[in-house]
Amino acid sequence: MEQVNWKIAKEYEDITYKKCNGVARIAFNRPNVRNAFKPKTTSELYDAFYDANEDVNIGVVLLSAEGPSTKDGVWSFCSGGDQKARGKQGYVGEDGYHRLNILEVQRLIRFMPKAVIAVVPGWAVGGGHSLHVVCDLTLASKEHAIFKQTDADVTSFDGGYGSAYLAKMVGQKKAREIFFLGRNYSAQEAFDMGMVNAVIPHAELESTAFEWAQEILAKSPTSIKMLKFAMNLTDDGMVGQQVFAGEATRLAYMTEEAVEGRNAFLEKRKPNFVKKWIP
Ligand SMILES: CC(C)(COP(=O)(O)OP(=O)(O)OC[C@H]1O[C@@H](n2cnc3c(N)ncnc32)[C@H](O)[C@@H]1OP(=O)(O)O)[C@@H](O)C(=O)NCCC(=O)NCCSC(=O)CCC(=O)c1ccccc1C(=O)O
Repeated sequence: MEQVNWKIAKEYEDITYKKCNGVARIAFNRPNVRNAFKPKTTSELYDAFYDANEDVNIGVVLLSAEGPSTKDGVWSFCSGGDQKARGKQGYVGEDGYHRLNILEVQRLIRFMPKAVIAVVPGWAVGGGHSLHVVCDLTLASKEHAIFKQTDADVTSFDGGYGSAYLAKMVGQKKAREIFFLGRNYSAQEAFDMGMVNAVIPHAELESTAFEWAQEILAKSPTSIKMLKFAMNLTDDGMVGQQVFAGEATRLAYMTEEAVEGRNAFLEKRKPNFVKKWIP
């Protein structure tokens, strides 16, 4: 098993952010409130994900959590929006504004051209459950992971990836059960219904996630990116098409044809394309 020599990438208050060997690890760090997120937490998450996205040396991001709780020893991934920070129009930040900015984090995870793996050591609840759903892969602790959707207990509803995309994953009947009944599901049950990729002994969860990341890193970055965007496309409508097509445009820019097009414009002449209409 490879020794993981994490280096702190940036210091935050509500999360930790480390990097090692092509992998970024972003982890919730509010274990005593089951890693509930406040607007500050989501701003920090966004900042870290943005950095990981921009860093050309990073190919895989692990979204994990610190723990366990120092109060009762319970592990958690994330219990969603911090209900103590909840105001009338959203979650109240330190600046007094009411925000719902976890959705911006969801979009960054969804549209970034790198694989994002949810590493679930304990409770994945409410908006925390939605976060694991939007990640590309989910690895869960055999002993401690519990999946639960409490949105309908607290008058919230993630009507995007958290529910509709979940239904594509586990089927309509099961997704409705998860949301309408809000029951607890073990890692094994979540695996059996198709929303978890692997159930891992707790002590090996982080090292296994790192190993999965290394396997992905051995693949072609362009293939991983285009496959992620292709699989997103059908569920993401015109935005999915835009994201996929943007990367197709980048690949086209790399052709001789594109170089000739640009040069002809700059040299104020007609382009001399090599006319190969490859079937
Ligand atoms: C997670 C539990 C099931 C764990 O239960 P248990 O192990 O018995 O622990 P507790 O004793 O309940 O909790 C320990 C401790 O943590 C505090 N805590 C836990 N969760 C939260 C939380 N979400 N907010 C605030 N505090 C929390 C709890 O109060 C205890 O504190 P003590 O001081 O020690 O008493 C259980 O804890 C539980 O059910 N938690 C609540 C889960 C929940 O309802 N989450 C919110 C769901 S709604 C949501 O996440 C919406 C946010 C969102 O994503 C969204 C959706 C749509 C549009 C926009 C947005 C957006 O951007 O926000």
